[in-house]
Amino acid sequence: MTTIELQPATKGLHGALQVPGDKSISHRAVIFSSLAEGTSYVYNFLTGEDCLRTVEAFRKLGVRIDQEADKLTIYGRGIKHLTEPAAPIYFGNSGTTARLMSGVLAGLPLFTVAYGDESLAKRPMDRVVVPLEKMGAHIYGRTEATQLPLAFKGRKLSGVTIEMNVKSAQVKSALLLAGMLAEGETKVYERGITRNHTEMLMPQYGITINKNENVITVPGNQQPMASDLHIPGDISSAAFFFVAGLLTQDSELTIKNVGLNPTRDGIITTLQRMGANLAISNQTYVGHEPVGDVTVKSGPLEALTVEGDIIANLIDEIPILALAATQAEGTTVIKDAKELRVKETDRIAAVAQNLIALGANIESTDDGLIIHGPTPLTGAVVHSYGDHRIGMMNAIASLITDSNVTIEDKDCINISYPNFFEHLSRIMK
Ligand SMILES: O=C(O)C1=C[C@@H](OP(=O)(O)O)[C@@H](O)[C@H](O)C1
Ligand SMILES: C=C(OP(=O)(O)O)C(=O)O
Repeated sequence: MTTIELQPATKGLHGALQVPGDKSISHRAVIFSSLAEGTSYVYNFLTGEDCLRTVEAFRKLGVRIDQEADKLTIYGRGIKHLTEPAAPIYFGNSGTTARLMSGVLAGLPLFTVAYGDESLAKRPMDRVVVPLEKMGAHIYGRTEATQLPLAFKGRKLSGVTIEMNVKSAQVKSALLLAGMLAEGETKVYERGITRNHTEMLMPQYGITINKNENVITVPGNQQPMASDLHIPGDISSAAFFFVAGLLTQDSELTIKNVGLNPTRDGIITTLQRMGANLAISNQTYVGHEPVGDVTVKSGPLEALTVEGDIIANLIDEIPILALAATQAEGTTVIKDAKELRVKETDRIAAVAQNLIALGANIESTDDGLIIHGPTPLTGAVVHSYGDHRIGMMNAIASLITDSNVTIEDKDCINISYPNFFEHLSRIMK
């Protein structure tokens, strides 16, 4: 296990950073380009381990994908030319790969077996398997098909109407992908707003889709067409540096080219509600996605309650938001976030354990966290639990501790942010 010892910041953080490409959009770019007919170029692709799993999955299905730094060239030959892999496909740690690929594999006339690492093998897969079975999918697990490994006896599925019973962009996307490949029309009723990158990308790849409030309709038997795509910077990665700049005294940091999709920007509105000195400039579009530069300056924060619909909008940012709350005046309450219990690790428990080790006053609840602040943080040995977002939360905490923080299992950060430590040291100079 790889360990890193980090020193507290001795002065303010300064400069500008460009965080890597958005993880959710990178996965989807590979999926649509690989299913497409024609050659697609993908720019600013996130070369984190999770997205490379999706690339590997399609290579196993016979698609040629060339990678040069963060540019992908994907030689799509169309759905009919995908071939059956000889060996099982490894999804690593990536929930997005597992859920979205399930929608694809269930609907292709191929037999495939998929498995994941120790963490992914514990995450719920019934949330995609059950609705896919309603479409006629044949998916098999060890007992019931609730977790990986899973075997897909792919076949032509039938479009159906599905009311989602979980607020999840991964499940929604799996059903839209399956629907696009199926016979007839698929209608998906969403229970709440989740990230909409799949719906935004489908028309770009020539796929017909209709969205009316919370109902998405996709006609079946559609063949995507190649498209070139530029991917915005990942707001979920940028969030670590927003909080770094806000908490470290005398700092001013600009994170450039940050994706500002309104289904993803809850961390910005929440930090602003906490009184953060956070400003957006240079707003424009990268493809159809809104982007901008985000400048943060250190300053006091106030506690607040975060609950309800906004939770899905900042679900991956809750660990770093919890760290921010340790420095806010008053009691911050995070509720309705039970979903965090089934991420890469139980993130409610992992956040509480690590921040308590660092001296924070924080309690976990069934569906969230209660954080009393501000509390000075102290150096300690902390653990990522193999979870990239927990690892990065610990690293940002080390900026404001009174002595060094040792992070066990730092390598998991490569899952979503391979040059994280390089960026961290750059702004500390
Ligand atoms: O669709 C996506 O790309 C994602 C959706 C979210 O998961 P859920 O759909 O499980 O909420 C998020 O936590 C994950 O990091 C990426
Ligand atoms: C939950 C995450 O990803 P995934 O579900 O794809 O493993 C994440 O990136 O925080």
